[in-house]
Amino acid sequence: MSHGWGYGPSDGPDNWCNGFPIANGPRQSPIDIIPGQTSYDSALKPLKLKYDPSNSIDILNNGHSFQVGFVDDTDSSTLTGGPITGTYRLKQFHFHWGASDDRGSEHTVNGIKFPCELHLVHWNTKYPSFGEAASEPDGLAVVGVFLKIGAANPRLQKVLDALGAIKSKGKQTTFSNFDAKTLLPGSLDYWTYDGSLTTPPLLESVTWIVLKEPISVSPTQMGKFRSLMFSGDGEAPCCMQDNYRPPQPLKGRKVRRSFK
Ligand SMILES: COc1ccc(C[C@H]2SC(=S)NC2=O)c(OC)c1
Ligand SMILES: [Zn+2]
Repeated sequence: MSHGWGYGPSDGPDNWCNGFPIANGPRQSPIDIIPGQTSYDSALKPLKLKYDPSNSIDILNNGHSFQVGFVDDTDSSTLTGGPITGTYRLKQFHFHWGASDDRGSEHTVNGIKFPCELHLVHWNTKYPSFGEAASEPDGLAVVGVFLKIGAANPRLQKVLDALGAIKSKGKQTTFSNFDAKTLLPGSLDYWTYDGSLTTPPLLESVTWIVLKEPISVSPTQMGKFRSLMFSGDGEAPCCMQDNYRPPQPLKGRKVRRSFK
């Protein structure tokens, strides 16, 4: 059985460097965002997110998180503007969360952890496919959205209601007509920096765009995330929680912001 990676004491983030030496590379993610040390860049454009709900296809428990997949064979669900040039297509979104509400996000702000973080993954259409883009320094753009404990989020609930069908690793079901824009906060103000995938293969191919404004999630809704399993049917049951990589060294990188 090949030694996979996970989030446990023996296969977790501190051990990923054994199989993936880039784990100690110069542009690893996530990072701790210190707003007082970011630079306002007036040249940064507003984010333009155009998502077609008819592009959503399925929802999958991949054993590390769950992801909602999108058809990406046309420019109907795209990210343009912001810090990027050209057109990036939405491929999937997924989340990271904690075993309790005091942790779970990958990025932190002034060292503060949020209970959950949403990642909307896009790939640069200057490359022929997501797979090829994923290994290019400008291949991917991920929009990160923090979730903060508050009122129940009815738009998020539509996603959570589908989790019952994908409880264990490898389970997948259809998930059509979902508008990913409904998961975005009112403001698209953002921080941006050059980083990486936050799980193996940890490729340094991500332009990170982390939104300043969180969306809300209730404690009960957080419980729904934690009802998923890392494990597959017939394996020792293991609750899917604390599936986050902690902040990595900035190594001289600059974090820019789109707002004054
Ligand atoms: C090309 O191979 C991969 C592998 C894993 C992920 C998901 C990781 S990367 C991230 S950001 N958050 C996550 O959990 C990918 O997403 C783009 C791409
Ligand atoms: Zn992620």
